[in-house]
Amino acid sequence: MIKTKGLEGVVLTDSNITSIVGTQLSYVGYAIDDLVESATFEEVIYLLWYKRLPTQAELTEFKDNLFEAMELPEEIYPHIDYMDFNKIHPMSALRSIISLLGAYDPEDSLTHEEAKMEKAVRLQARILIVITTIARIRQGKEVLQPKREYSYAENFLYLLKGDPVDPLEAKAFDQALILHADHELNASTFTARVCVATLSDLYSGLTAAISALKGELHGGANEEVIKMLMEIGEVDRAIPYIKEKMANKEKIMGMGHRVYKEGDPRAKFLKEMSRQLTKKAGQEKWYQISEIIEDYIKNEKGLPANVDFYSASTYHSMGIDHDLFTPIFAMSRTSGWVAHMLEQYDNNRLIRPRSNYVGPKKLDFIPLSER
Ligand SMILES: CC(=O)SCCNC(=O)CCNC(=O)[C@H](O)C(C)(C)COP(=O)(O)OP(=O)(O)OC[C@H]1O[C@@H](n2cnc3c(N)ncnc32)[C@H](O)[C@@H]1OP(=O)(O)O
Ligand SMILES: O=C([O-])CC(=O)C(=O)O
Repeated sequence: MIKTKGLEGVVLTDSNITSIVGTQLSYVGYAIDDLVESATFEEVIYLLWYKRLPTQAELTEFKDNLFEAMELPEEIYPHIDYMDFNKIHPMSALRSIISLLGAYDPEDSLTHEEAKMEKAVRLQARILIVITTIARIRQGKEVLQPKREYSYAENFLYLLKGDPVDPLEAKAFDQALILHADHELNASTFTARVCVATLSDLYSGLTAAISALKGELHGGANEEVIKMLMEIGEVDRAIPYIKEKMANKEKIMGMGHRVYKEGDPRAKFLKEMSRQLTKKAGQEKWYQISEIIEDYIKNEKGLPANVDFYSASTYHSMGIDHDLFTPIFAMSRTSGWVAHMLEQYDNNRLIRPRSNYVGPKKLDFIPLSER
């Protein structure tokens, strides 16, 4: 038996979705740099699902379908009313509501291609509504209705914060969604694929994926990064703080990566966004503290900043609540999770590795009364 801790270096499957070669990341053959510069998140979702870029007419129809699906079924509201969003972390609420939404969406989609794609659109549209609804309800604010003329990114910012939607923020947010859209067989995507490889449904796969993303070694790291920045507070405290963490053998969140040892190609874009948006908000210190940490950890440990590092100060400078950072990651990654689940269905085999038993053997059974 081949054994590798954390499945490091193990190749599970062929895939037509995302390629990582060194520090080169591409979706369906298109370099991430080009997509960030020139595409929109909606085009990227289409690319990941249909394996080609849409024509203008296809994109218009796709955006329309997404917009039409930006609502929750009536049955979900009693559940939402029951939840106290001031006490539940939004990532837990999101996981539970996505699971509930699955209970109210017909289970016929596995065999019908069109029904499967409609369900995929509903997932991508509804997750945006779920996150913004949670955010508005707990702020005691009116839940707003999405606007047809807005992009996915604009609708998210609008439903979260109301009008006007700032164009620089909307552009940066759209780019952040593109950067987080897919990443090959990361832990949550692997989880989604394991789930649907049993022929379970898309909502179950998404619920499983959200559960895996939530952990701080994965998507949950972005919230931990902003907590760290807030704890540091001032530029001159950054180095002593990090030195103490390292002396205590604590990990520095947002640094390091299982695959990228030379640098995460997404980080440079998020770094630039952070620089621009923190400046615009008059909050440059969060960028400055981040840069000091990045340089220090790179020099001391040789570890690069990952995608979660600069997204933290970027979202903070947009005035987004810190505990929404990981749900936003989930919203973007839904596009990739769905692509992977569809690919898994198309060429499925149950995923079932082995474990190497190392516990005690051949014990004599002791009856309960004698223990
Ligand atoms: C979207 C994403 O999921 S990106 C990743 C988000 N997660 C984080 O930012 C959490 C912080 N980073 C980490 O925990 C890790 O770098 C991971 C989980 C991302 C990758 O982990 P792995 O590939 O399993 O590396 P592993 O945890 O084995 O670390 C290897 C060595 O580097 C050290 N190391 C790795 N990351 C860090 C870090 N962030 N801070 C300090 N030390 C680190 C480990 O302590 C270990 O050192 P050792 O060999 O002396 O024991
Ligand atoms: O690929 C990984 O292991 C984690 C990651 O960066 C992501 O999911 O975006």
